[in-house]
Amino acid sequence: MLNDSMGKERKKGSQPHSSYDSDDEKILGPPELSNFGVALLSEKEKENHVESYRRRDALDHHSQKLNRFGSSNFDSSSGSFNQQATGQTHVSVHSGEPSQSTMFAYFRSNQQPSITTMNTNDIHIADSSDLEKSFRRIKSMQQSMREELTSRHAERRSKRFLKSSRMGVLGPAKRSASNTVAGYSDLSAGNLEAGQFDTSETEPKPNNNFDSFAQAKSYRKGDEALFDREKDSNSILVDHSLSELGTLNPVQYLKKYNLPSSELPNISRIYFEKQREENHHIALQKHTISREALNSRIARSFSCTSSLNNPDRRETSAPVSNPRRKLSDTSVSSTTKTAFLKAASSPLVESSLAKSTFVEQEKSQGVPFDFQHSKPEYQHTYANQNTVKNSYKKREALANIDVNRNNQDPILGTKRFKPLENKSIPALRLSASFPQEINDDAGARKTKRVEIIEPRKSQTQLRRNFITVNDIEYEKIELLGRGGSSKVYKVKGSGNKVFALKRVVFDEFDDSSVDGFKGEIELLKKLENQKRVVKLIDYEMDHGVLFLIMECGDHDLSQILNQRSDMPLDFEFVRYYTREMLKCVKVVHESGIVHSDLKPANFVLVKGVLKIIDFGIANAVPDHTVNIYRETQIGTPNYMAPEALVAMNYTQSDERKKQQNRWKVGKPSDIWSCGCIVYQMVYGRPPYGGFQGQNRLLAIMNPEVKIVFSDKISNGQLIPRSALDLMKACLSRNPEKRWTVDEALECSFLKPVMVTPFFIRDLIKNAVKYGSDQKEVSDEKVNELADDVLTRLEDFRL
Ligand SMILES: Nc1ncnc2c1ncn2[C@@H]1O[C@H](COP(=O)(O)OP(=O)(O)OP(=O)(O)O)[C@@H](O)[C@H]1O
Repeated sequence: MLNDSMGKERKKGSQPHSSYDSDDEKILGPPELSNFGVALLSEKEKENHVESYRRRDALDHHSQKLNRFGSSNFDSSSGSFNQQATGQTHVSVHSGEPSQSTMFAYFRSNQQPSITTMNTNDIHIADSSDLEKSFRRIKSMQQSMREELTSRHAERRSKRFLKSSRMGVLGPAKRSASNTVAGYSDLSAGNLEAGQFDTSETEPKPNNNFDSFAQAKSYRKGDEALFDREKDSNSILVDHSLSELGTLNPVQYLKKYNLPSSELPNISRIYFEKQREENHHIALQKHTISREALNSRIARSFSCTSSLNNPDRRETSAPVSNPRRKLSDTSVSSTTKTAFLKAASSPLVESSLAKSTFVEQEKSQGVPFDFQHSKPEYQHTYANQNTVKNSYKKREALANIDVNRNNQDPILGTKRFKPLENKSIPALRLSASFPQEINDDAGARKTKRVEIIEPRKSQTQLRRNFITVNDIEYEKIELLGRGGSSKVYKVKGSGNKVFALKRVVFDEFDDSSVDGFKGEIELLKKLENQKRVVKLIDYEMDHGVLFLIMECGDHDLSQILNQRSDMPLDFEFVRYYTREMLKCVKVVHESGIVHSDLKPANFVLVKGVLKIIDFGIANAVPDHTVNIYRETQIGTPNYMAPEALVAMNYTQSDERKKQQNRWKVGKPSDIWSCGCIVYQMVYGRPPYGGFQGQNRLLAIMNPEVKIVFSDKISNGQLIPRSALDLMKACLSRNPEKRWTVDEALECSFLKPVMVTPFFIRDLIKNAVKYGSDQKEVSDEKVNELADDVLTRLEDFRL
């Protein structure tokens, strides 16, 4: 009954010891002495219970069976038994069976009740001198055991790195080293309190010891014979190989073999040594198995390495909530164990093993000092934190594993790892060939290679990139620009020389267009030796498409102006490009050609030299004429001169009616266009750029709409008078009053005079001296002197 009640009590307790018992607790805990055995180790008990043992001895003689209950009241403080249940005293009696006593005792120190069940048949009481001796030896043994337990428990905790999931089920460790020692001390003091042997506290297996009694019946014959022999000879030799001592505690052993109690210390010492060895062995086994379990997880993780790189999935890979496999010796099948051992010896997981060992060590070092003494819930929290921390470290170890190692792993070798990059395996090749199996250098296994196959270009696609002009092939590089009816490409010709290829598509049956492009070609050919005109290399007309191969420029002036649009105005820049532009126009005009469509986009920089392109609407001007008349109005309105926009009406005869809509263009028209470009460089937009659409054309044609020449720009920067003069002279409405290209090039803005302070001082001194000698200086004389000075300035080359 009592056993049953205790069993129920245990079931009610929070610590299920049987099936869910922690391996840690079972394997690494203190030796499994019965409560009574523990009590025997008590120093205090030695003092307090000598007499009681004697009495119990007497009682034990009457005990015949294990499960018979005896009733006796035992006063632990006085060492006496009361046969009556007093209730008020320190002892209470439960049942009347003499063979087994349940003692309710009170610690003298704290008066907490403790309950234990003992079988009085287990006790053999020797005489007092023997007991005195025994207890002294036990005392010394107890001291050494405390020290040993302390160190062992510290070691045990340091190695318990995989306990987190188990803790979720079992809660924190039940016995810390200090508690264990203290528990033994308390128990050994004979303070067998009610509740102290509750299964949730201290020693977990009082009943197991009773089970041991049952098991003791199966002791080996040889051991029995040995002890019989020794008993007979009254010379008890303790055999260190006592096999039953593991299942029987020392007292049980004494009882079973009717040994004198004086042998209790010897047997206890052997018992503890045996326990220690066993525990050590089991702990080693457990550690190995834990590592193997980790290795198996590593092996599994290879199949889902992608999850390692996903921080969100990191935690899911640790099966914290899953019931853990019991890592006892029997829980791992021999097959699995062999597999684990093989995996552990695999070079593939070597590095991770080393890392995991390091993690263990690190963790043990990282456990705060108070961990072992802290409250269970804190231990639990700490363990969980460490689990997370360790899971990261393990993944780090996994991440560092070289999955491309060429070793054929006995366990993992069957898994296919996609090779990323391997010294022994050539890197991925870009190839147009079909995928094929390639033997790696080691020749150990064939690996399917992933090959990137470039899509084959069709002949048409390939041909599109090449243009043949007069049997010379040019490869397109990039599009440079577009015109009204053309596209201009940067192309690569023979010898990798770069050219500009202008491709013009026109209506074959539009004679005027054909004639127009023929005219452009002729003009370009005429100007082919001019440095300021883009050079025509070759040309071909083929099926209504005209190809012009020209020297290639880098940027046109339009792109350059756009690039500088948000930069401060720099008159040196304006001066330089105005001069460059006029030099191009000078070449064209000197060749008797009117361009008619000058605009920034028609000037390109070829290796730093500005050149003029596109003579599409240019016309050769007979030497004796100033203007030519066009029948079509082509040009860019922003830069077109007013006279080019005003139609000349001939109404004199029908013959001349055909010539009604004709526009007068000449060299001054190109100067107007140049004036517009300079105006744009200074003010940011052409003179009539503020007008939109048709209004712009009307404004240009309307003499009442005057061009505004502000002497400063929007940011207040003053515009040099010489620049203003140039612009005004080029943008005169009257073509006859406009400067020629030569006059423009000779203007003060484009030919500034540079002087030094020294020169000015000298000039003034000379002028005063000259004036003091002369009674009167005429204007002619002043001009003559000025010209002389300017001439000398050029000689000075300031
Ligand atoms: N030889 C060249 N080097 C560099 N770029 C060029 C060359 N020829 C033309 N370009 C670029 O191509 C663009 C268009 O040139 P193109 O002279 O054909 O224009 P367009 O005068 O508008 O054409 P179209 O007169 O046929 O209407 C130019 O603005 C220029 O940027």
